[in-house]
Amino acid sequence: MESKPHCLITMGMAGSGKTTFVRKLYSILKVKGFNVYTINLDPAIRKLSFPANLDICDAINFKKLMQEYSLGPNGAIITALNLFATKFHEVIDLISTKTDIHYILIDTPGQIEAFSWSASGTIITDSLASVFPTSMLYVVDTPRCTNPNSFMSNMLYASSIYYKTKLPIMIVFNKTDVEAWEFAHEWMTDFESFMQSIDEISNESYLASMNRSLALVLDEFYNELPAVGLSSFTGFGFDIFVPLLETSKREYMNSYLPELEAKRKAVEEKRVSNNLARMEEDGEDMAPINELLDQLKVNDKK
Ligand SMILES: Nc1nc2c(ncn2[C@@H]2O[C@H](COP(=O)(O)OP(=O)(O)OP(=O)(O)O)[C@@H](O)[C@H]2O)c(=O)[nH]1
Repeated sequence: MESKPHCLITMGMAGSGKTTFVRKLYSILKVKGFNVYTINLDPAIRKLSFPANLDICDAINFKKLMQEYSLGPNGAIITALNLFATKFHEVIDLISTKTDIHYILIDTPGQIEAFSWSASGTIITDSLASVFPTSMLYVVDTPRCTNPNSFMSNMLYASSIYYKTKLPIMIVFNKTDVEAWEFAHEWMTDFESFMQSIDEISNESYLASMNRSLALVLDEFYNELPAVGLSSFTGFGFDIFVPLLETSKREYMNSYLPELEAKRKAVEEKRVSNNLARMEEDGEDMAPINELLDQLKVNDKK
């Protein structure tokens, strides 16, 4: 697993800069001599700004899908992802045949919930994470995040993606050429500072009070998530971000993979014991099978 390509799934709110970030990361990794495989999973993208090895738009005609099935844009994105997910095992097989890839970069739709909370998003993410070391990259529009309400919405999304997928996640504060990201890091790690900022903008509103409560509950979920500030325009911060990918891959190897293997083993054991129970019920002679199982156990110990 360690030698397999590191899969990076980019997510984030609409307009946070996911596609621009993928393009920049792609070119930086290429300059560093890595082989990168890129996948676009946004069926509604008008013009792809990075070279995609695999593009959902090649498989599904988004406009035709909307017209033929009278779907709105969000419905069509979900339907396109559902259709693509049914064939995703072929994508995995295809990438698995390539032995010289270091990174798989994936761009997802702007409508974040279309991927993060849909069955197809879960199927695609789980399929990738069961074969390749996989990390989530949550891209944040830093200038928009100066508002504590937007900041909290992003933390809510990032934490829920982290706890839903259980995959390592990194928060990428993008567009730092417009707004420095240190305030956001301080809010993430210093609860009091965030509370003070809410008080400064609005003390009374219902939203402010909801965000205070959310911070109280969520603070311990997001304060330790790794975060980095960068600009997908200028390339600032990528020198810090790229080495952190190794840490993220190690987290996958040390925490996600053992859990995945334990789950696989439990499923396998359950299947074997169900099959044995069925054979016993059918009155089959179990002696040769038990003998074979004992032999396998002896070989296992060797
Ligand atoms: N100043 C600045 N603008 C950026 C940066 N990254 C992206 N943008 C701009 O932000 C806007 C949105 O960028 P996209 O890359 O299309 O964002 P996205 O998240 O992929 O968008 P959707 O997929 O439509 O949600 C564009 O106008 C970009 O030029 C950055 O680092 N700095």
